[in-house]
Amino acid sequence: MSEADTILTGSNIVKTYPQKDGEGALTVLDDVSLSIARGSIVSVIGASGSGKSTLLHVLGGLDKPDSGTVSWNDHNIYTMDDESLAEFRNTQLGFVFQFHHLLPEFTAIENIMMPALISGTDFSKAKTRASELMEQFGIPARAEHRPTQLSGGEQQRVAMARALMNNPKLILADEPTGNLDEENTDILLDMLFKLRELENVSILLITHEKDIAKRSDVIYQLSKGNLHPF
Ligand SMILES: Nc1ncnc2c1ncn2[C@@H]1O[C@H](COP(=O)(O)OP(=O)(O)OP(=O)(O)O)[C@@H](O)[C@H]1O
Repeated sequence: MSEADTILTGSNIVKTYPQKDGEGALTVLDDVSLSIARGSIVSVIGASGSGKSTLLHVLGGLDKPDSGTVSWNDHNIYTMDDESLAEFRNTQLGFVFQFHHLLPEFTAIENIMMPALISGTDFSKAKTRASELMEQFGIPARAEHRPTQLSGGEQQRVAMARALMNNPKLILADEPTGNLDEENTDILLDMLFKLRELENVSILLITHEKDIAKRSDVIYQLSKGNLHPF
């Protein structure tokens, strides 16, 4: 794969955590390398505790690796200062987690608009984009509801719309349906997988369910600190 076809590359990533009992460090990622092709949907599967979330955090600029690099368009993101890295995450990436992390004191549409307002987008422009996303996700009637007034499925759709607010190039989704029933899981996954066409994004999906991963272009398995094609 040439650099031009690659949106994000993790190379030789090592990540350890100190252990409480002082018995040395726990090596969670042990020389992991992974490239995400532009426009592709990549899944990472693995058992609980295998390091999937850790990998997503490292690739998404949320947690610096002990060694190795994460390159975005050929630029190591961890050479940026904290402010530039935060701006990079807010404008180029969209995160969806298992729990929605919506702000309870704001309405659904305000939550969706938040990333745009943080990056200085004009209010009315942000509102128009947020309304379009709510339409796209089938929840236009929920705009003025607060998160507690929404169902679990609706909350995740709002979280997904928020992730798309700034037209990110890459969505990083960590067990986005882990907290949903079967019906809402299907609805959310259908929406997620359609985003490649609708929003022109690449997707990195973390899941422990092989059936979900099978819908992606490439599947990797994380096991004992190593990543292998599945
Ligand atoms: N901040 C931390 N400090 C110490 N250990 C951590 C920390 N974060 C994660 N770990 C440990 O690292 C390992 C990998 O955790 P991680 O959450 O990445 O796994 P996972 O594959 O996403 O698990 P799950 O599927 O259960 O969410 C686990 O053993 C976990 O206890």
